[in-house]
Amino acid sequence: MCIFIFTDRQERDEETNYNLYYFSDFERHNAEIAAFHLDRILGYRRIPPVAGRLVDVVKEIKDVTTDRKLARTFFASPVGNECFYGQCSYYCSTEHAVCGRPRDLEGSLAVMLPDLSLARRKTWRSPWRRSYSRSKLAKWETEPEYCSTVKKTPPYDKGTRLVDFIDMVILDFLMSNMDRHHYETFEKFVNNTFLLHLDNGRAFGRHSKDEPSILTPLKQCCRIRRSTWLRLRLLTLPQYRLSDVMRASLSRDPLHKVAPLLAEPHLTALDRRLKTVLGTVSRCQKEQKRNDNGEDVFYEDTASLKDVAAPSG
Ligand SMILES: Nc1ncnc2c1ncn2[C@@H]1O[C@H](COP(=O)(O)OP(=O)(O)OP(=O)(O)O)[C@@H](O)[C@H]1O
Ligand SMILES: [Mn+2]
Repeated sequence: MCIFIFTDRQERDEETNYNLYYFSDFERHNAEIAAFHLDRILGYRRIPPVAGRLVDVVKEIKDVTTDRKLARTFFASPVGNECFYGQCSYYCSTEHAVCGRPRDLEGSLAVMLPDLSLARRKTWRSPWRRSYSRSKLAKWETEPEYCSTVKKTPPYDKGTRLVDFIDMVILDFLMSNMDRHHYETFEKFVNNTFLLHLDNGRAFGRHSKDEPSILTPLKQCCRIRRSTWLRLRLLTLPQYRLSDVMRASLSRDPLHKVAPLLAEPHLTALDRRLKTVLGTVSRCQKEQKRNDNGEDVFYEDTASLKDVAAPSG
C-alpha cells in the first residue's frame, strides 16, 4: 500500500517565489523523498520510507482506475501532454492539473502506515505553530520565555517529548520546512512514544535563504538529545559531510537518473544550516555556564543507546 504525491510545478533548481507566504508554497515530491533520506541520516527514522517513481499516467492510472470520477479529470494539454487534476475541495481544476511529458510524470511513493482502525494516531498541535495569517504574530514570536511555559505543560513536562520535538525542529530548519503546524503519534503508546514526521512536501523550497525562526524552540529551550548533538557533529567532519552523505543517499533513488533529487545549492545549504544549529547549541552551553541554574543543555540518552548497540550473545 502506498500514498502518492505528484508534482510538475517546480524545476529542481527553481526557488520558491520570495513573495509567496509559506502556506501558499507548492508541495514537492522531491522534498518528500529528500526529507526521508535526511531524517534517516540524522538517525531519527521517523519518516516512513519514500521513493521516487516515474509513472505513465495513462497506462498506470487512467486505464486502470476504477474511480470513474478520477478518470473523467484526464485531458490532453494544448501541446499534447496527458494531464489530470483528480478530486479535492481546493485546487482540483483544469488550471491546477499535473501533466506528464508526454505521459511520464514524476511522483513520490510513501509506505502507507497501518490503517487507522488498526493503529489510531493522535494529532498534536505544535506549540510553536506559525500564525497562518499575513498580519498576526504567534505568542512564541513575542515572548522570549515562551519555552518555560511549554516545559511545564504536559506532555512536554515529562519523558522525551520536548527533546523529540527539538529533533523535529532541527530536521525542519535544515530543510527549511515552515509548514509543521501539527505532528502525529500512535495513540496506543500515549505520551511515551516517538513523533511521526509526516507531510514534508513544503521543505527544500529555498536554498539561498535560511529561516532562523524555525530554530526558535531550540534557541528558547536550549535542550537537545546528546545523541542528536553527537550525530550532528559527526556530519560536519570531512569524511561524513552532511551534503556528501545526502548526495550519496539520494543517488540511490530511482528518480536520480531523471535528475538529481536536490540541486547542488540545496545540498550546500544543508552544511551551512548545520553550522547554525551547532552554533545555537554552543551559545546555549555558554549561557548556561554563566547562569549556572542547575539545568543542562543535554538530555543524556547515550547510555541507553549503548545497550541497543551492544553485540548480543
Ligand atoms: N505514509 C502515510 N501513510 C498513511 N497516511 C499518511 C501517510 N502520510 C500522510 N498520511 C496522512 O494523510 C493525511 C494528509 O497528509 P499530509 O499532511 O501530508 O497532506 P497535506 O495535504 O499537506 O495536509 P495539510 O493540508 O493538513 O497539511 C494526513 O492525515 C496524514 O496523517
Ligand atoms: Mn501540509
